[in-house]
Amino acid sequence: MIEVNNLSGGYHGTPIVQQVSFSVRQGELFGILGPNGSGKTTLLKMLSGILSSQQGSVKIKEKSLKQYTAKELAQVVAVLPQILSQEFSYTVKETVALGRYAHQKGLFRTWSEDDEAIVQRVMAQTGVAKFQKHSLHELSGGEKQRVYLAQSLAQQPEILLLDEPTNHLDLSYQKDLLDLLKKMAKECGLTVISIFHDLNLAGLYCDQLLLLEKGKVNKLGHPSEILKEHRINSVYNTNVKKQSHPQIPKPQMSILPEQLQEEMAKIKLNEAWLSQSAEMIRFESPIPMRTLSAGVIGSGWGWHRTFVNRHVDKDYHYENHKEEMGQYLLNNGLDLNETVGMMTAVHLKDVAFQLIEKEDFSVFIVVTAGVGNAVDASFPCRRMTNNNPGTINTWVIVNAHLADEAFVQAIMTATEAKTKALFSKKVKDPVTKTLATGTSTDSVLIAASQRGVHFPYSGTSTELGQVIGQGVYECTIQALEKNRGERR
Ligand SMILES: Nc1ncnc2c1ncn2[C@@H]1O[C@H](COP(=O)(O)OP(=O)(O)OP(=O)(O)O)[C@@H](O)[C@H]1O
Repeated sequence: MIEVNNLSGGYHGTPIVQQVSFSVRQGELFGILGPNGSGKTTLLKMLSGILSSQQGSVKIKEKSLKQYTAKELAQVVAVLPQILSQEFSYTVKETVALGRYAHQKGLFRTWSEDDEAIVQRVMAQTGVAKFQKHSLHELSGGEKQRVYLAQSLAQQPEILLLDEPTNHLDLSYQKDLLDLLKKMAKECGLTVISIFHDLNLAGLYCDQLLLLEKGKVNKLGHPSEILKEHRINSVYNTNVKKQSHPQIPKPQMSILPEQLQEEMAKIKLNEAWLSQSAEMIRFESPIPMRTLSAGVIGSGWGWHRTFVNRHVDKDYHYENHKEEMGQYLLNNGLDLNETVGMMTAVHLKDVAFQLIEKEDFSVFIVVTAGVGNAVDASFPCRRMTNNNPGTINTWVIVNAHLADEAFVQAIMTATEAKTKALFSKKVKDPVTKTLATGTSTDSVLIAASQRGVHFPYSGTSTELGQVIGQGVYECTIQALEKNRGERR
């Protein structure tokens, strides 16, 4: 649809954009990224013919841009500019109707039924139909942005060029606008080329990205190739972290405020942060910790300050136990956004915990263990509803900075150590009579302060893994012995 070859251009003979080449297929959403002053708008101006090139070529539908008359070009390409502060006092509908200009024929440019239908349709699509009689002055920045989008769409272009289209839009209209563009690209074959400052939106919606650096192409490709931590940090001269979107396989970048980095001074794990009653064991950290857990509340990845292991009666049964647990925590003055909550029928006096302090990191392990519902994971068989409640709840709280791999390996290491403890205590699956590997309701929490020394891994060959393995093993043995009355 568009082919750009070795394009250079700028102002007053000075090249701003230099030797840029790329091609965009029909129906593609193509994003242009780059820091302020990197030449994005200059490139867009050259694509729309507002600024002539100094070198290279732009071909639109296999015809050189230079061979198009202004009217021919307007029938193919529409431009949504950045909003200007001054507008004429047109009404919304009049402004949108200007988009039909390139398609009107004859000396008197009569307004046809088709023109009216198209204008009404695009006003409805962009959510501005309700303002159609209002003067443009009366609208907010975001509303004006949508009116100009409607004007561009009224032009019924094959190619739409946009300079930061989400600039004035609130979150919901950003999504609506990009959803609409994506839909038009997919269903009507509209080709969209847009400048983005928001890397995450660009990553979510674009098929291809062009990253400009000082007027030149730094990289052209799929969003996952462009949105790499090291690349963005080097081109934008900043410090962003990349993580995956929680629901779809798309990269997301987060900025890290300088002040917060300074505030993230080291902390010292303290046993006094653990409190205990017959009803709950509670660990309260003065800072939010990054967590990965299978808690009833706060499961998966998160940042949490309070960890609760709540004692429930062995007959505890609620249809919606998450809701009941949430209500219980709220009644105890806890914030559900900051809390990981687990349950156990084990008496909480039988808890075992251990603080292990090493030179540059520390680990606090807390275990409650009941094995009435012990299970041999290698032995599949039908199990009746559990009449012998148990559960081994294991918390591993690390004062260090863990990579994602280290979180996952900490779960593996803790699980292996727990299983070894069950073997040592010869705990058996009451159904299969074979050695048990865990119970049917075990839960685990890995928490890390994300301060101080960085651990990329925590498998059993690492110092951290060895501390976790030994600590979980010893605490599980101790908790089991207490639970069986073998120890006080
Ligand atoms: N009309 C102009 N005359 C002279 N120089 C200009 C003109 N417009 C832009 N420039 C210069 O060209 C360079 C690139 O500007 P451009 O607007 O293309 O950058 P951009 O990547 O779109 O930046 P931003 O993210 O800030 O919008 C800048 O150094 C700018 O000062």
